Amino acid sequence: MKHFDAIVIGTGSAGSTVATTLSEAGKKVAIIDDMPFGGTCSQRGCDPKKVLVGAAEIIARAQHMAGKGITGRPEINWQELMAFKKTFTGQIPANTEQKFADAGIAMFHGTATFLDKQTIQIGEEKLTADHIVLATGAKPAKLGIPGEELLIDSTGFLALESLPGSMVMVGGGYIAFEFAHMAARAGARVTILHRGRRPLEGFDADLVAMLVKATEAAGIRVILEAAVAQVTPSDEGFQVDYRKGGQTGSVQAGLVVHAAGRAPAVEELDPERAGIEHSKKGVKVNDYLQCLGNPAVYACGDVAEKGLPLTPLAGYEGRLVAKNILENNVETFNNAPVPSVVFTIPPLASVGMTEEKARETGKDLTVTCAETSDWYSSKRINEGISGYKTIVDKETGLLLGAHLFGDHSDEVINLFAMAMKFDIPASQLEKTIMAYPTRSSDIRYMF
Ligand SMILES: Cc1cc2nc3c(=O)[nH]c(=O)nc-3n(C[C@H](O)[C@H](O)[C@H](O)COP(=O)(O)OP(=O)(O)OC[C@H]3O[C@@H](n4cnc5c(N)ncnc54)[C@H](O)[C@@H]3O)c2cc1C
Ligand SMILES: NC(=O)c1ccc[n+]([C@@H]2O[C@H](COP(=O)([O-])OP(=O)(O)OC[C@H]3O[C@@H](n4cnc5c(N)ncnc54)[C@H](O)[C@@H]3O)[C@@H](O)[C@H]2O)c1
Repeated sequence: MKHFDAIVIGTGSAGSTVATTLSEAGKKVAIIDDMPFGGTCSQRGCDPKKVLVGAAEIIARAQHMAGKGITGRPEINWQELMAFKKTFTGQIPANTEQKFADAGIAMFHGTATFLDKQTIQIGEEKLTADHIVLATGAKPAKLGIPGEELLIDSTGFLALESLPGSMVMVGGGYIAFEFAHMAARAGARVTILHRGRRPLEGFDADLVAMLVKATEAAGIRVILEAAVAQVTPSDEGFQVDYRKGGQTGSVQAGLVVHAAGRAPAVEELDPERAGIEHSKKGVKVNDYLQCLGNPAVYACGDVAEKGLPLTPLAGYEGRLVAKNILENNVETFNNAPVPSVVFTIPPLASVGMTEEKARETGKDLTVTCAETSDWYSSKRINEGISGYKTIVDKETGLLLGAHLFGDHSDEVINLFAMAMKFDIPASQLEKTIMAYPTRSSDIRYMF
């Protein structure tokens, strides 16, 4: 039995951060993963996805500018694009392992399970540690519908050798909208089936309505209040049956994609053996990110119940866990607003509260919301639909939320995030001289 100061389970943004920080501080560290080292974001999530989005943006831009100085129709060559994508993802496992080797971190490949509060088993090997860190991320949630095995998940989609002519996205969240936008620009007929009344429930309703309009304008069908009930093989590939308001409907498609949510990767760990409490939302932790039921164990990233399941949060939580292990619980989780982007074309970006949530606070608000397709920034590229909403606390003048839809929203939102983090009042943001003509220079008209 080998003993370590810390065992980290998971090599993604959260786990890598903890392991390297502890190792740099002189701790004896082991790290475990049952997939190629490097985690979701860099290999199967954000980064490869945005390479594909980059190509789709060119198609959309050319379509918008057709007859306005752009002739000809660029097309996506899927095989070439996937080969380009692999130039980013292919080296990740080797580079990650090299980084761990250089840091003197012991590496183990396989599925980790708890044997007791401080013992982990991977295959035949048993490891013990003073601290164990759960950074196991999330996996596609079980749908519990007949034909579930016929769907591909986001990992499968990002590895497709060729793109079928038609596809259905089951679910209406980040993955559904991002993949639908890129597949449509690559020439596929796409249908989004979402069971809720509105998609992307965490985003502001008015801005989501703009995104849905732009999505439909890109030729994507969005069917709401449609709960997918079963998937069966058919002549065209698959038949997807759904229930909508007491009625049933069906869509034929060459591919069906699971875009119906991800669940924290907890079960395989056998957490009960270590006394670790968890819920559907993940491993329960206190403000130091220490597991409830077992203080020797910490959790960070998508697997932990705290914080949004996003990469910047995984890195932040990893840094926090490392610090709390090294310095014996000195810093608590900061629930400050985190910007989030749906990488559609154009992107939808948000930081802070939605108008709905802000109204619940009972504060006196100034809410400014408009479509901006007639603003120069949108007209210049013939962007059909764009808009914004800002929510300011009347008493303090501070921003409670900002929501943007349009070209470059994914970058401009970070200025709002900075203003919120450093309590810069809206009036100051408005007065800041920004380079012109840029989307950021539009901020002054958003209050
Ligand atoms: C398609 C897609 C696109 C995304 N796009 C974005 C984006 O644009 N921006 C953004 O901020 N976020 C995005 N995300 C979310 C982001 O990828 C995650 O929030 C982030 O990767 C979580 O990091 P993590 O370290 O918690 O877990 P992960 O990176 O998932 O790492 C966990 C690792 O633990 C391993 N593991 C699990 N259980 C065990 C076990 N029992 N034993 C051993 N190993 C185990 C897993 O195999 C995995 O390799 C996206 C996610 C997906 C799926
Ligand atoms: N740009 C980004 O930051 C980004 C991109 C992709 C993924 N992610 C992360 O990955 C997570 C998972 O993404 P996601 O898009 O799969 O999930 P999601 O939770 O954003 O959305 C899934 C939606 O599918 C619906 N749904 C579930 N079952 C259904 C059914 N049978 N029929 C119809 N609809 C159904 C749910 O009501 C839910 O609203 C996100 O929460 C996010 O944290 C982030």
